[in-house]
Amino acid sequence: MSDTSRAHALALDARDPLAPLRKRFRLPEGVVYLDGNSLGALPDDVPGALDDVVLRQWGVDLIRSWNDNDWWNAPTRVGAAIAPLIGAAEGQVVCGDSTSVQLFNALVAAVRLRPGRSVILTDPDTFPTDGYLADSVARLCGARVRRVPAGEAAAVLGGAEGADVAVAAYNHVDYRTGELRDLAGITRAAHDAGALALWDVCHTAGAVPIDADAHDLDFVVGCTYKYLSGGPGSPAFLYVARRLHDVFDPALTGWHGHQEPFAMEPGYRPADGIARARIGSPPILGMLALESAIGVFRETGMAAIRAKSLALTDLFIACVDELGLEVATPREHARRGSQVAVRHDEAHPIMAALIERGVIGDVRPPDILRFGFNALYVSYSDVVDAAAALGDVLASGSHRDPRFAVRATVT
Ligand SMILES: Cc1ncc(COP(=O)(O)O)c(C=O)c1O
Ligand SMILES: Nc1c(O)cccc1C(=O)C[C@H](N)C(=O)O
Repeated sequence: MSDTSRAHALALDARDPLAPLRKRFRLPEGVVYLDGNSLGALPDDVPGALDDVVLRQWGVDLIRSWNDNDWWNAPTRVGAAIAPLIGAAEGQVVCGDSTSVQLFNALVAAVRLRPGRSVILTDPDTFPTDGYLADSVARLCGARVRRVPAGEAAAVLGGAEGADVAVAAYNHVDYRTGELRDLAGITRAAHDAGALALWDVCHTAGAVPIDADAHDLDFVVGCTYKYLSGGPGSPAFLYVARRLHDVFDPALTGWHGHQEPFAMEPGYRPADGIARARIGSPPILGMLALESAIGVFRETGMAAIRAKSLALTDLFIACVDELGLEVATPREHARRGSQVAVRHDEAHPIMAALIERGVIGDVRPPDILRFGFNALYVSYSDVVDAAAALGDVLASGSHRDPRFAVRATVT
């Protein structure tokens, strides 16, 4: 039996090695923020960094900033800062554009790398943008999408159909249930079948070690506005394994990925290495905000973050069990990301009532309450306070107030 008392949570906070990092984020007084799996909290370093980028670099240095403030190399420089967080050696990660754009670019490249194969293997429950893009890329490339749940992907890859799969494209974590997928097993099965593996790590980057090199992943795409706290719409990243650099033929051959961009040649000649995955002008404001946001990761490591994240989610699951609610997230550590999903028919009004009390999570259809735990700024006392608020809402029936019957938010 786990101790879910507030006294125990406070004792855990007192000996938490990551606790000092909480002050590196600006969290409003009285809020328990459990939606960092959708939009990370504001890092304390970001406003000052943005101020400098806007007022000095843009306002004073103007166009000279591309050289003098090294704006030009920001996509590869910020990519290099993200690399250790996903277990990638240098020179394989580029930052820029949205997750959707990076997914598109990588999917087309993967299909092009396996001529004669016509299947994009993906999950029926993949995050919607991934599924929509797989369908579009299939139409564009004369391929077809085969939707197979992650748990069955290795078997399909190992069977007769495997020989026709160009790429297996899966989410590392199910955005609804928080289930962590078998990244190593699916990747191995894809490679044994002669296919490539593309992982969407939006829900694990900065929360769960990914070990891209160790697992021989081919392509990895992730957003930076969740656990990396890069800010709303901050640019995504793309990892392309070094062994593919010379043959990587991206769909989006923008001029920033050219061998000599300022030669202004009429024809495209790809840059060497990961710079080939650059596209057009990068969103400098967002990228430099992200660069300052991820500075905090230099003060800890992914193993410590993962250990605390599992302890936080263990504690929350124990609290939810005591409330007699259904936990949709797997209990085994090896199958759990950094969120806990709770099933309830009244998920939406319950979350609305919680948010009114200062406990911020979100909901996903049809009946999932999601609570995300960023180990850098969520405390053990936050966990028990959130669970207590959930218990109070249910016991009092406050979520049945007609105000909460209306879907008030877009997220
Ligand atoms: C797994 C996953 N992929 C992609 C996205 C979003 O893509 P984009 O950043 O292009 O909106 C999200 C979240 O919005 C996500 O959870
Ligand atoms: N990317 C988002 C956005 O642009 C608006 C609102 C929410 C989001 C999210 O990140 C949603 C999130 N990926 C999810 O797992 O549902």
